[in-house]
Amino acid sequence: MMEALRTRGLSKTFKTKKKDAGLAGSIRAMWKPQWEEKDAVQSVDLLVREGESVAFLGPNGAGKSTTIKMLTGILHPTSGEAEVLGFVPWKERTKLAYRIGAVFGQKSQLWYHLPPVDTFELISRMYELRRGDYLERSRDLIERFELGPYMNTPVRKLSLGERMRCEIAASLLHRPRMLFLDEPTIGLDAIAKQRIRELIRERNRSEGVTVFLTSHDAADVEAMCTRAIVIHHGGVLLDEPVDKMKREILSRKTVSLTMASASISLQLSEPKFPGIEGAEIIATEGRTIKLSVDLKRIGIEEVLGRVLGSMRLDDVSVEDPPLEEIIKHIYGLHRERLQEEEVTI
Ligand SMILES: Nc1ncnc2c1ncn2[C@@H]1O[C@H](COP(=O)(O)OP(=O)(O)OP(=O)(O)O)[C@@H](O)[C@H]1O
Repeated sequence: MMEALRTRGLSKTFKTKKKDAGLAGSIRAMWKPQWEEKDAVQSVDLLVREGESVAFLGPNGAGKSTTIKMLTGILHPTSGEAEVLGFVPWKERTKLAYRIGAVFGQKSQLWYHLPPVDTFELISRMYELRRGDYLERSRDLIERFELGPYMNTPVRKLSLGERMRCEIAASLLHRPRMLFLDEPTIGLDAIAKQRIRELIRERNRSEGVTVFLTSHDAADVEAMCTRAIVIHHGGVLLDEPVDKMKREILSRKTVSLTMASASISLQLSEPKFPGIEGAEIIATEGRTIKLSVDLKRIGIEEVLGRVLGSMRLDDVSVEDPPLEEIIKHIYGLHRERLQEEEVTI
């Protein structure tokens, strides 16, 4: 398979002016600026082949967005190399733009006051699409993404889910070979998320579009990606098939227990609560305790049975762990290997 993306030692250090609080601080910073350096991305090596669908994961501040900005040519790296579809992104940004699509969940590329139909037209001019091609392509995308009812409504009046569908369709108008998606489902409700996931997966399968996405939602990764790359403090920590990662996810559940008020003191005075092998406390908030249960060691029924035997509860919920938890768990699992390789996390 052809290479879609390769980086070697890709790094970005941000230099920012340090400023103390208040007016005096601002004046001091202007008079005698002190610089602070922040290593956002540290020596990232990546190889993605055409047609792959890759999740690029890591906790807040791990450097995911900064990496995507370098790969799409928005930011210049401090050091290192990258090639995306044969182009050096920050040197050949325009050429690359004809071949990639980019969607940033937090930032719209649609004109806020215009209906999507006008933005689609503008995009077709920007990319110099042939009229016939453009009309056929936009008709196809409008149908697949079910955008018909919204095409003439100003974007500002659309729901977030409708807008995101328009965003992704707009990013596909010029038939990009690769799609960068930075948190494409952020803020959406469950149904809207599901639709976005199906649409992206379908583009990957039917058109072979290479997908590179970041998300904080484990279900996004499961639904859209076959491979997961986890970065931490910039460097690549883990790179493995999502199936393998899923086995980790499926072997753990998060159980939230909301206690009847009379039981609170019991919980707080017993740090090892509930003293069950295979269940550990990951958070407490008011009367609610969150447990991470390792299903390889203990069943949910047994945990609940033992909890109910010792206290009164108002509410219980059982969920898949949030992605941040899974990643933390992965860090734990890999700590030994990392120490052997003398990598600190
Ligand atoms: N323009 C900038 N100037 C200075 N520091 C920056 C800038 N952009 C990002 N950073 C810092 O670089 C680090 C990495 O940020 P980045 O946005 O790439 O992380 P992320 O993995 O995408 O996080 P999140 O999941 O929260 O979006 C953070 O500590 C951030 O504060």
